[in-house]
Amino acid sequence: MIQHRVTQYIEKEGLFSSENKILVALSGGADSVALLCILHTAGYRCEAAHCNFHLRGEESNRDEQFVRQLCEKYKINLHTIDFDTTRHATEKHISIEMAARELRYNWFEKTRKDCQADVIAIAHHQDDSVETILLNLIRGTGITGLLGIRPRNGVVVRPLLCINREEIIHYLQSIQQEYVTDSTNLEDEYTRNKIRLNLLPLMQTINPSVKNNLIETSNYLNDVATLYNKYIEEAKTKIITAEGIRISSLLKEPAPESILFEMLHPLGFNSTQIKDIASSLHSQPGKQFCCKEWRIIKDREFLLLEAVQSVSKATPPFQLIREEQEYTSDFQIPQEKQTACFDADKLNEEICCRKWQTGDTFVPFGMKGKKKISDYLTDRKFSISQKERQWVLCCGERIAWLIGERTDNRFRIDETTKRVIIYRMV
Ligand SMILES: Nc1ncnc2c1ncn2[C@@H]1O[C@H](COP(=O)(O)OP(=O)(O)OP(=O)(O)O)[C@@H](O)[C@H]1O
Repeated sequence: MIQHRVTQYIEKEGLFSSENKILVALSGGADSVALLCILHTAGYRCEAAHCNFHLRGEESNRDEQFVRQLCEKYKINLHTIDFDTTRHATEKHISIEMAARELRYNWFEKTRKDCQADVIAIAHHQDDSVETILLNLIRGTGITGLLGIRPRNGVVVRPLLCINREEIIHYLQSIQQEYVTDSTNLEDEYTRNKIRLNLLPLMQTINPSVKNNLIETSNYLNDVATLYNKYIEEAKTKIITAEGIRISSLLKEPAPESILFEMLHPLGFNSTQIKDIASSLHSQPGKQFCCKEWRIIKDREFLLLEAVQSVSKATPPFQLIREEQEYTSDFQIPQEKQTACFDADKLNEEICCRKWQTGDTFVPFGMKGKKKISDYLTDRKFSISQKERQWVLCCGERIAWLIGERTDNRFRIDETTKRVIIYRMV
């Protein structure tokens, strides 16, 4: 029954045919075990790929052992790989989950090519899709986020999106097939679990068919999105110019904010920032503000979003003279703003001078805790152009001096200081 539904779904969505070779992403969990069993029993040519992320000690090796035995049982060729996921995450400054995902999908694609498979089959199912829709909705999303997980993304296919978790477990019980269970709770999984265990059951008390309804709605929205995306692409060609994103043609549109959302969300703007931008469409000419790596300028007839990439490359309009000396009891800390003194032992990483950037923070001398430079300058009533002219002295990744303004507490001179470094603007 389930097998029939899955094969029908594969045909309906045109995911692959009996001619194709399928590389099944096999974690050993119920979903991917069911996927492999269904495809294999239905007569599709399958190979399997398993990643050992070494994140759960012995449990990771247990999973690998399990998938080896499973593939031996069904005489399916298995590809395996070991990843140092934690190192990858640290090196790339990304979450463990992101690192695992990146490693996994890159290696699946390499393996697919090596074994000449046509597609990579992933075992996401209906519940995953429903949870993704709710997760996106909670975080704020555009129409694409409401489509849930789609059955095909290039060579990656998801044949189980027509069935749910309960049906998968029931199927495995009916064929007496075992699977392994993951005991971790990665950060993103934590939110997902909350949706799965708390939110969805609560929604079901209001309407028991909520999951189905969400899937139906997302399928319906998928058709709407196809038309809508065409419209967005057209709108984009009108507004993306050499100087930046120039939003003038949209001023007359009935719902510019939603269109802006579809265009700006993929560039990393969040809904509050997009709202700010949308409201600036009607602001006084001359209004300017910075948002992410963009400068937004309201002109008389249009709003221009200009990428500010060259900031860090520019040369400062001043010179910095550096001196170093012993810290003695008679050392007088200069009071003028053009000079800053630091504990030499604390200023111990590579020094560079650059313009401040959105997101930069520092710990202002005499204040408690970190402060965003942007907020600090705003509090100090700096105008947009004054803000633009502000430079910082960095020690490695940290900001040591908002030049001409304030030093950072972390580099201050104290009773333990042995040597002092003095920077002077000339
Ligand atoms: N260690 C693994 N080895 C092979 N395939 C895996 C592994 N982990 C996950 N997969 C594949 O990915 C599917 C989804 O897994 P899971 O739900 O854990 O990941 P996710 O983070 O929700 O998904 P994704 O990273 O694809 O967005 C599994 O059903 C399986 O097909």
